[in-house]
Amino acid sequence: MAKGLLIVLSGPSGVGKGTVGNALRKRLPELTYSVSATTRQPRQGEENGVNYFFKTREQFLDMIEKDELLEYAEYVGNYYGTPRDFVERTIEQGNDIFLEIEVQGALKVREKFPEGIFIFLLPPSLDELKDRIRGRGTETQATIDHRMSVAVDEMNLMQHYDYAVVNDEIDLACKRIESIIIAEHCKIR
Ligand SMILES: Nc1ncnc2c1ncn2[C@@H]1O[C@H](COP(=O)(O)OP(=O)(O)OP(=O)(O)O)[C@@H](O)[C@H]1O
Ligand SMILES: Nc1nc2c(ncn2[C@@H]2O[C@H](COP(=O)(O)O)[C@@H](O)[C@H]2O)c(=O)[nH]1
Repeated sequence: MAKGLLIVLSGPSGVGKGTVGNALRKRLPELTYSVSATTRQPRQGEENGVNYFFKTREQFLDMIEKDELLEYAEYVGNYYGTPRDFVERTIEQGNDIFLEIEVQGALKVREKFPEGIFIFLLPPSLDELKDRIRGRGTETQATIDHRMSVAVDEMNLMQHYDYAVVNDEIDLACKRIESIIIAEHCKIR
C-alpha cells in the first residue's frame, strides 16, 4: 500500500496557519490533522485533545524523555511538540497527515521526513502580520513584540521550504494549498 503524504504548514505567528488549517478541514475532510502537545495555557474556548494536548512542563519533559515526540520546540516561553506515534501510524495506513507547526519544528521534521511537503505561509506584509496578532486579542503587548521579533528571523528560513503561499485571502490561500496537495498526489515518485 502507498504511504500517505506528510504535509507541514508553517510560518510566523499570526500569519493565519490556524485559520487556513480550519478552512482546509472543511474543504479537505479526508486529511488527518495532527494535534500537538503544549505547555502553554489554554485560550478561551480551546479544548484539551482538540486544539492541543495541554501538558505541564514535567509531563512534556517526560514525553521528550520517552521519545514520544517527532519534533518539539521551545517557542516564546513554552514547549510545543508533535506526538510521533499518531503521525507515523497515519502515514503507514496510507492516509495524509497535516501538521501546523512553527518554523524550527518544521525544519526538524524535514530532517526526519525529507519526502514531506513543506509549505511556508506568508503574510501580505509585516504590518499586516502585526495587525493580525494584535487583532486576535490573545496576546499581551510583550508577547506580540516577542512573536514579531521571532517572525523576522523565521521569514529568513523560507528558502528551506518547498512552497510559499501568501495568505492574503483565506479562500485563495486554501485553494493554493489544495492545488499543491493535488499536484503532489499526481507526482511520479
Ligand atoms: N487572510 C486573512 N485575512 C485577514 N485576517 C486573517 C487572515 N487569516 C487569518 N486572519 C486573522 O489573523 C489572526 C491570526 O490568525 P491565526 O490565529 O490563524 O494565526 P496563526 O498563524 O495560527 O497564529 P499562531 O502561530 O500564533 O497560532 C486571526 O485573528 C485571524 O482571524
Ligand atoms: N514546533 C512546533 N510548533 C507548534 C506545534 N504546535 C503548534 N505549534 C506552533 O507554535 C506557535 C504558537 O502557537 P499558539 O497556539 O501558542 O499561537 C504557532 O506557530 C504554532 O503553529 C508543534 O507541535 N510543534
